[in-house]
Amino acid sequence: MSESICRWGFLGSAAISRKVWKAIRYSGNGRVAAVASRSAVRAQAYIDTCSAEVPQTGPVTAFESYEALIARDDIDAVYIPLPTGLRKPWVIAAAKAGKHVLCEKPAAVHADDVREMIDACQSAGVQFMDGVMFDHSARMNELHRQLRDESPIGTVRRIQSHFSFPGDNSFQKSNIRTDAGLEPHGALGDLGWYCIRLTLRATNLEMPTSVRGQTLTALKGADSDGEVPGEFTGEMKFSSGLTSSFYCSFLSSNQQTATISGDQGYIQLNDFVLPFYSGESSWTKNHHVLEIDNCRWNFSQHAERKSVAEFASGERNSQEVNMVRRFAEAVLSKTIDPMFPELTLKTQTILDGCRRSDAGGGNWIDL
Ligand SMILES: NC(=O)C1=CN([C@@H]2O[C@H](COP(=O)(O)OP(=O)(O)OC[C@H]3O[C@@H](n4cnc5c(N)ncnc54)[C@H](OP(=O)(O)O)[C@@H]3O)[C@@H](O)[C@H]2O)C=CC1
Ligand SMILES: O=C1CO[C@H](CO)[C@@H](O)[C@@H]1O
Repeated sequence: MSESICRWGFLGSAAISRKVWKAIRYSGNGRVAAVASRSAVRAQAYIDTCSAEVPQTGPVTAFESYEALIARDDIDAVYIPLPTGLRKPWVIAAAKAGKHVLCEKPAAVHADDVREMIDACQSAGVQFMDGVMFDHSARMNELHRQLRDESPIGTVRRIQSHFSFPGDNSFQKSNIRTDAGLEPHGALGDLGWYCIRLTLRATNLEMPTSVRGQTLTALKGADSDGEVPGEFTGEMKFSSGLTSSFYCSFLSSNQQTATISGDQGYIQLNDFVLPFYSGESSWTKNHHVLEIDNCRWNFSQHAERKSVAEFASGERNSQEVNMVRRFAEAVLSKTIDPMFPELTLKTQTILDGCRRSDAGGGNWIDL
C-alpha cells in the first residue's frame, strides 16, 4: 500500500459514484486509481467525463471487468455501488483479495448476507462501511453527542421521519430501485434505510424490541420479476418505552424531515439526509409553552435555531468527503473501526423485521 494515499477502485459506473469521485478528490488522503465497468467503453467514458470536471491526482485506469480490478495489488479500497441484489459476491471477493470495502446502502438482501459480508471483511482484516453519508456529518455527530450527554429535550419518547421523492413514469419503469432483482427493498431500502439509521443514531445504537411494517403502494419496473415497496411505513418499539415511526416513498414530493421528541421539547430537521445547499447545517430545538391564565390561552412559540458550519455537499468538510476521508484513515492507519459494520448489521436487521412483518400482514415482530 502507498503510505499516505488510499488508492480507490470503483466497481460499476453508478450515478452516485460521481459524487464519491469528487469526494475522494477533496478528501486529501485518497485518489481514484481505477474504475471497472461491465463495458470498457463505459468505464473510459465515465473516467473521461469525471476527470474533465474533477481531475484526480494521478492516472485512473479503466477495467472491463470487476474481477480484473479486484485482482490488482495497487488498489487499497473498493467502493461498491452496484445494485443491492448483486452486491454480496463482490464485497466478499474484494475482502478476500485484501481490499477494504465501502459498500452502498441498503447493504444487502438479508441480514444473513450482511453477516457473511462483514465476516469476510473481518477475516481479511479490512474495514467494512456502508455509504450513509450523514453518519459523517458534523450536524449528526453533534446531535448524537447532545442526545447522549446533555438531554437537550429531556427523555426521548418518539422519533418520526419521512423521506420521499416523486419518481416519474420513467423512474417507475426503468430505475434499478423498482426492480425486485436489483433493489428488492424498493423505497424501504433506498430511503427507509436512512430513517432506521437516524433512529439508531438517536438511541445511541440501541435496538428496538419489536418492529412492524407495511407496503402502502407496490411498484414493479418494466423488466422486474416482482413488486417492490414503492411507499412504505414502519414502526419500532424500544424497551425504554420510546417509539419510532417512519414513512418512505417514491411517490410523494421531496421531503426529508425528522422529529425527535422528548418530554421537555423536540428537535426538528428538514433535510436530515441531504442537507439543504448552504454553508451550514441547521436544526431547531423547540420547547413551546402553553400559557393559561383565566381568559388568556396562549400557545407561545419557543424555537431556537442551531447550526454547525458545514457545506451541504461538494466541499472539503461536506459529509460525503468526511465519509471517504474517515474510511481512508482507517485503511492507512490499519485501524479497523468496528462501529460501522455494527451499524450496518443493526440497520439491516430492523429492515428485515419490517419486511417480515409486511409479508405477514403488518403485525408486530419481536427482534
Ligand atoms: N449513499 C448515497 O448517498 C447514495 C446511495 N445510492 C445507492 O447506490 C446504489 C446505486 O445507485 P445509483 O447510483 O442510482 O445506480 P445506477 O443505476 O446509476 O448504477 C448502478 C451501476 O451498477 C452497475 N451494474 C451492474 N450490474 C447491473 C445491472 N444488472 N443492472 C444495472 N446496473 C448494474 C452498472 O455499472 P456498469 O454497467 O458500468 O458496470 C451501473 O452503473 C443503490 O443501491 C443506491 O441505493 C444511490 C444514491 C445515493
Ligand atoms: O441514497 C440515496 C440518497 O437520496 C436519494 C434520493 O434523493 C436516493 O434515491 C439515494 O439512493
